[in-house]
Amino acid sequence: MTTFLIGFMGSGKSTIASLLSADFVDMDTVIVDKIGMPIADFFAQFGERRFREIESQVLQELTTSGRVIATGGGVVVAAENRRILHESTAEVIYLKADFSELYRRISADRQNVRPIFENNSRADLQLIFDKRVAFYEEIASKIITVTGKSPCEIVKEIQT
Ligand SMILES: Nc1ncnc2c1ncn2[C@@H]1O[C@H](COP(=O)(O)OP(=O)(O)O)[C@@H](O)[C@H]1O
Ligand SMILES: O=C(O)C1=C[C@@H](OP(=O)(O)O)[C@@H](O)[C@H](O)C1
Ligand SMILES: [Mg+2]
Repeated sequence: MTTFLIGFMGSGKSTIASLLSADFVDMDTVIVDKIGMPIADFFAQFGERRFREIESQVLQELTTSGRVIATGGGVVVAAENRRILHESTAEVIYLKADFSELYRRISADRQNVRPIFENNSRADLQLIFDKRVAFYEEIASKIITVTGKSPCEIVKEIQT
């Protein structure tokens, strides 16, 4: 069975996917391999729209992979992606956290430059979050609250 982890930037999709399965796929890593440059550089050179097109192609290819997949936080922006995720037989797990915790985590995570974070004020980011939350909830087959929980606790909760 394919398992998709969805949720806003910083919710732990990449971290939790790597702990759930040695054979996990991080969509961002697949995209970086395809485009041959960091995501932030690609946004600057080609724009978000082109990134979203590639993201959709990668999503399509992975739906029946049978693997654990960490999506990018913006995968729900395209209606077509939401349809694919909603209609697939895959498990879609939403890692739910409150905005202030996510903001703290992504501000501190200097190893991963996220253009959506770098290019928006905190207030704009909050608006993006509010809009996306409705999408995550709409397509999730399971919701795990991750605020205040360790990665280990979250993995255990998913596995029970
Ligand atoms: N449960 C957690 N508690 C505290 N920090 C976490 C937790 N999960 C992930 N993090 C940290 O938050 C940051 C973002 O995690 P990441 O897995 O990259 O999230 P995402 O892929 O959803 O953007 C990283 O610095 C990571 O170590
Ligand atoms: O929220 C977004 O639009 C994005 C989230 C990132 O992934 P994470 O959610 O893993 O940080 C990455 O796909 C890209 O920077 C765009
Ligand atoms: Mg990630």
